[in-house]
Amino acid sequence: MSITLFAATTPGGSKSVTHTNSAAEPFRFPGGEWHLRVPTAEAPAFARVTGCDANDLVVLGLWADWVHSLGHRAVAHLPYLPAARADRGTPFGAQVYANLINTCNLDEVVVFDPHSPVAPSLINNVRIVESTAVIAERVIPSGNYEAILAPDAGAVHRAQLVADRMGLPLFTATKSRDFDTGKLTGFHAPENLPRLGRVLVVDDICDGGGTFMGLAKATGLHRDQLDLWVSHGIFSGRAPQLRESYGTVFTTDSHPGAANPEVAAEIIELAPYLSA
Ligand SMILES: O=P(O)(O)OC[C@H]1O[C@H](OP(=O)(O)OP(=O)(O)O)[C@H](O)[C@@H]1O
Repeated sequence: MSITLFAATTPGGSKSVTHTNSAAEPFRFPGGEWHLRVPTAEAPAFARVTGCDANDLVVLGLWADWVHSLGHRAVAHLPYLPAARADRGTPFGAQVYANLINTCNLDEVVVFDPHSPVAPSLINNVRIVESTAVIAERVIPSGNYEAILAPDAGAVHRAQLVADRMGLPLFTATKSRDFDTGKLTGFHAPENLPRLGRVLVVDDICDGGGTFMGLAKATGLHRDQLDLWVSHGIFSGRAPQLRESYGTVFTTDSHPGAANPEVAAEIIELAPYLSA
């Protein structure tokens, strides 16, 4: 499970509120159903779900029900919006997951850099946090980059926001993927990429890493010249091979896969960026 429940406390009677782990405890009945053992005196703060385990969404619904019974707002951070990539086709995964999330009756759902506008548009009371500030504050300053590179058309919007904020040129590559099989075909790097200096590739998700290995090869750049930012590190399958093509891989703690030790990504904590 990857759900964490937080309580609001005011240590020593101070006016500033801090967040600590809630004493509420999810458990399963012998029949398999989830339930929540709730504390008698606690002010709930928010819930955080990382990754996409559907069990967490059931616990989230139980938590929200309890929170509402106390007269509080139920706020959930779901930085990795489940099925955001399933934004077309049948079955329509983004809609099915949105239905599950909406069933929790949340007052605010905070998501980080969703794959496209489709999935968040299906979620009630959603607030989107873009990746721009995190990249600008935590990645760019130490990298001495000459340019930002978007791996495909779908990544251009988020990469453009970063390039504009940092005053760096944006380059765009292209790739093709068969949506039904997931197979990647054909990478084309822009021809006028800087041959000296360093380039930061910016995208939303790294799954098996095929996009980024194909892209690195197409650019012809050495790993000392290429770093990678992905907002969500699933890092499945051959993703550890990214080390051969990228000097540093940056990601966030939005998905448990980010901690894959063979990828050894630099993981940036999202908590400070998700709170309103
Ligand atoms: O690590 P990988 O396995 O290569 O997957 C990562 C890529 O997949 C997603 O795009 P996708 O190809 O699904 O884009 P699309 O929605 O535009 O088809 C994502 O935006 C990355 O570009």
